[in-house]
Amino acid sequence: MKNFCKLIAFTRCKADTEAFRRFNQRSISTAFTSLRKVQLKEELETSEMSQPQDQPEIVFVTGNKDKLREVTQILGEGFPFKITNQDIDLPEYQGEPDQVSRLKCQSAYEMIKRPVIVEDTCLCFNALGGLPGPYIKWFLKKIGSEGLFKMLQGFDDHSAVALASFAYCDGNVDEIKIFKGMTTGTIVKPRGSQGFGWDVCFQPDGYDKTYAEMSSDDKNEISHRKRAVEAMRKYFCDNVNTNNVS
Ligand SMILES: O=c1nc[nH]c2c1ncn2[C@H]1C[C@H](O)[C@@H](COP(=O)(O)OP(=O)(O)OP(=O)(O)O)O1
Ligand SMILES: [Mg+2]
Repeated sequence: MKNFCKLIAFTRCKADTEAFRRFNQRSISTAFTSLRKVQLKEELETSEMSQPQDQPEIVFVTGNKDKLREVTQILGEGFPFKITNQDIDLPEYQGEPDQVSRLKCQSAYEMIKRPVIVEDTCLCFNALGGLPGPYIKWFLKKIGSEGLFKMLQGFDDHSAVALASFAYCDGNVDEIKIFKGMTTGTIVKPRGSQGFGWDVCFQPDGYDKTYAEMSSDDKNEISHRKRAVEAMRKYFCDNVNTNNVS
């Protein structure tokens, strides 16, 4: 049986080689074009996050693949809209978390002109009156998770709040809806290898593991993002007539 399979594979390979030899330059380029079309179709299908096709669509605008992965995992099947993704690096605004999410959503809507959601994540240190908060991205980029831990060494209070704020715009930029989720915790010396961003130095209250020492399922059970997504799910399930969107 094994030899028979080998023979079939060899014959197919040989046949392919013969067929390939017969290609002239034009057939090769046609073959590449078809291949690219198939690839583009596959990319589109993956970006549609394999949800049913007949649902109205909301575009999640984020340039962060890890956020997208977590939101997809948390949403699972029970959401009345098809969520697609546009990978756009939106401006990083200044201000209070709600204001930052609102501005980000407005700018996403202006680019896409279709119903959109965005999410902004803050990591707020209580000893620093809530900073870095929405500026955590730059702190992380410049000093890393070890630096975040060291920043609090001069303080007794190492407590922090992880905050996710989703903002949804259905077309009316004066009526952007915000959905928030928070998880309280402590900033610790980096530990763990799962997750992303500052997961290594955030240990949620009631756990002896950092986010980065948890499986993604465990993080998704208790995370700031999970709580915000659940608030958003509740709003869409309770209030929105799916015929009005898209
Ligand atoms: O669950 C998380 N666990 C650890 N780190 C996290 C998490 N969620 C966001 N992060 C990081 C990514 C970025 O360094 C900063 C938030 O900045 P933020 O502007 O919201 O995200 P981003 O610019 O990466 O993506 P986006 O295109 O959606 O704005 O915290
Ligand atoms: Mg950002």
